[in-house]
Amino acid sequence: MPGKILVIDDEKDMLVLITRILSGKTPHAIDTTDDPLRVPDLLKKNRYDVILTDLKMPQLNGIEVLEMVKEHDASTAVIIMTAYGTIESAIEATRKGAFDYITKPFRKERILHVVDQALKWRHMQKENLYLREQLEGKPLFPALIGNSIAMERLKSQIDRVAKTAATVLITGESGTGKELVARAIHSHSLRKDKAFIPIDCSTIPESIIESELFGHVKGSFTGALKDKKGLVEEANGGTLFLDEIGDLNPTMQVKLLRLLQEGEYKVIGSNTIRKADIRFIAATNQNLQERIKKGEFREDLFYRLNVINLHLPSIRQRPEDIPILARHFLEKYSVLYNKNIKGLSRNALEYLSRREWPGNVRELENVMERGVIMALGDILEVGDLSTPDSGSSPPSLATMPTEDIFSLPFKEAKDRLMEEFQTQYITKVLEKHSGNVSQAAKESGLKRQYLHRLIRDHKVESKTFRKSEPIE
Ligand SMILES: Nc1ncnc2c1ncn2[C@@H]1O[C@H](COP(=O)(O)OP(=O)(O)OP(=O)(O)O)[C@@H](O)[C@H]1O
Repeated sequence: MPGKILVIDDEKDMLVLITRILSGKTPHAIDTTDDPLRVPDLLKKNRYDVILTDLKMPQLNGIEVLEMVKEHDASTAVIIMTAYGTIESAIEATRKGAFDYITKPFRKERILHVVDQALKWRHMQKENLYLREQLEGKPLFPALIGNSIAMERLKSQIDRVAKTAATVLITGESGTGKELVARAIHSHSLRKDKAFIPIDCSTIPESIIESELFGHVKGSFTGALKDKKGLVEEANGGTLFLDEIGDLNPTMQVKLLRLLQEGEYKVIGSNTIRKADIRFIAATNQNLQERIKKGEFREDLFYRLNVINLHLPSIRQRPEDIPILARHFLEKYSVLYNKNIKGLSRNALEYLSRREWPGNVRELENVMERGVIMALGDILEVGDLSTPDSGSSPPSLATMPTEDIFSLPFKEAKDRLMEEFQTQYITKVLEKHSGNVSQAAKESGLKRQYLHRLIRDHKVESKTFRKSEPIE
């Protein structure tokens, strides 16, 4: 069973010897260090399955290393290496949670056996943790907020897809979380300890995208002043996320196809064929089938990318997630901006649920961020959230597309404008008077009963504008 292993010993010869023994048949990923003080940093950057540590080292002893590791991740197996003279301490270490100990000088078979056992134990720990998390209902993908049926289905798809090596095409409207999902797939895959490299094909100019992806050698074109490593090389062993894949130019489509099919590519200015071991995830908000029909996107590339398709629902398709998303962003930005905001008022929540979200979660996040910045009290109110161009109110007369209006029959155009005007007028005046119909009627010079009728006819909820108690 292959694993990620760290060997710590202040004697460099010992590190070489153990690495050689462990690099036999099983392809472990092995890190070594002769300085135990580097352990905290290494633990931050890597997830080790097994750590072999010497017991007696000048900077830090093996028991201290053990405690550090266990505090970081209790399911990492720690094996203590010790000379006969200190065997008592090694036994003590196993009481403190070490997996086992090995006495020096050791036989090759003994090391291989203990490491193998430790990896199996670690594997079981991970499986148990996974099952426990599922049983306890702990979210599998904590970064992906939403518990609507659509989101739950998506999370279960991600979970199944993550463990495979298959190429994934993520589709969905802008701001639905495509990059977030790509990251979730990577972080639940076997490549999670390797790099996740995103590249946005729509923002990188055509002239440099090849060099960005594949790199170049010095002097291969004007301006290539030194060798440049490409993102493909950086992603080797890990995941490459190709965002807005529909914008990739035809020449690059061919080169990408070769990389996908054969795992091969060439650095600009070099004739050597290089190999890459990469998991590909692509995303688009375009209809690629349409682009194929127009001859703008290669069909063979589409089929290579679309091995598994994950389609992300828009907010329209999961409005029940709006409250949980809003609360999530409220907490996030309250912490970020050092504000003590306890929750949203009922009106604010109604407002968020009522308005349209063409920019999906990204737009909701922006509105909440702005709201947190603007809020004066400890409860977020409607007034903190609405922006002049937010979709909450009907389009203003000034911004209505005139061609549309003038292409309608006169009466219909007049009715439409009248309808827009009345809804907008009522909304504004009620907003100004916090939903108090008598005061709003007085200011607008209308009879209270008439204003009531207009409110009913135009389906404006006057109570939405009332200052109310927080709901959380
Ligand atoms: N389900 C979600 N839970 C929490 N945050 C989310 C969710 N979906 C999206 N977001 C947030 O919304 C923002 C936009 O998400 P992301 O960039 O992944 O969208 P996208 O679909 O890739 O957008 P685009 O197509 O415009 O590139 C990010 O800040 C992301 O963290």
